[in-house]
Amino acid sequence: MTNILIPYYSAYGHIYKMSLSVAEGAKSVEGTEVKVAKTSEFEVAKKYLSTQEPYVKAQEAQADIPEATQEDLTWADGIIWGVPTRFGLMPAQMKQFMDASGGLWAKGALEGKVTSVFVSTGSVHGGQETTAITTLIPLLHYGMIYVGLPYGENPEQLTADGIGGSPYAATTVAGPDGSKTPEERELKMAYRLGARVAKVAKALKGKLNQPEEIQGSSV
Ligand SMILES: Cc1cc2nc3c(=O)[nH]c(=O)nc-3n(C[C@H](O)[C@H](O)[C@H](O)COP(=O)(O)O)c2cc1C
Repeated sequence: MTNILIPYYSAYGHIYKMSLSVAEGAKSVEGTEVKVAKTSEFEVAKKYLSTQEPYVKAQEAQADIPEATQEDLTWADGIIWGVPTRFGLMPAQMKQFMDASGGLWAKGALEGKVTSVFVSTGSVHGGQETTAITTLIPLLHYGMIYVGLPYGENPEQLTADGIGGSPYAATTVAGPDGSKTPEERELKMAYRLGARVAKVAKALKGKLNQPEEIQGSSV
């Protein structure tokens, strides 16, 4: 089996919806097992966001999704991170999850695993590319192998419409008030990203130089 992990954070549900298409795409590759898992929420965020109806509804919809663990990172052969933009970067909830993986990083436990990112922004120019590219930096520190979203497979990108889609990551535009939901073209690209990462992870599994003692070890 090839194991694909999709860890994500989603305050208002856009990245959650994208994660389901990424998961479907990964599952379309034979012999793939997929786990979708959310990062834990900050108490301070709960305190201030739980007065907002869209946040409360989106969290209810994700109630059954398990929280991502460090053991999940070890389990995975491929990891596709779901990151809504916060000031042009990944949210602190995701960064905290990554920062907790120092022990795995020090052992090289993520080296050689395949990876990619999917992104949501409020506006078209609010950080679609910067969020993907800055998220790439810790992924390179991990030693992961980044898979992009090529134009050839994703002709939907070649548009001047205000939708997501870039060679760096599958993306969606939520709208400045968050009222847009991921549309068909964005979901198609998310699906193809999931399939592409799963195919590369399957092709590379067992072929890279990952120390045996790391495989399957806990944090
Ligand atoms: C604190 C904060 C900062 C944000 N910063 C940006 C930003 O820099 N650019 C942008 O386009 N949208 C920004 N947004 C909008 C979010 O990216 C948008 O709500 C998110 O993509 C929706 O995804 P979700 O429903 O999965 O949470 C910000 C939202 C919040 C709450």
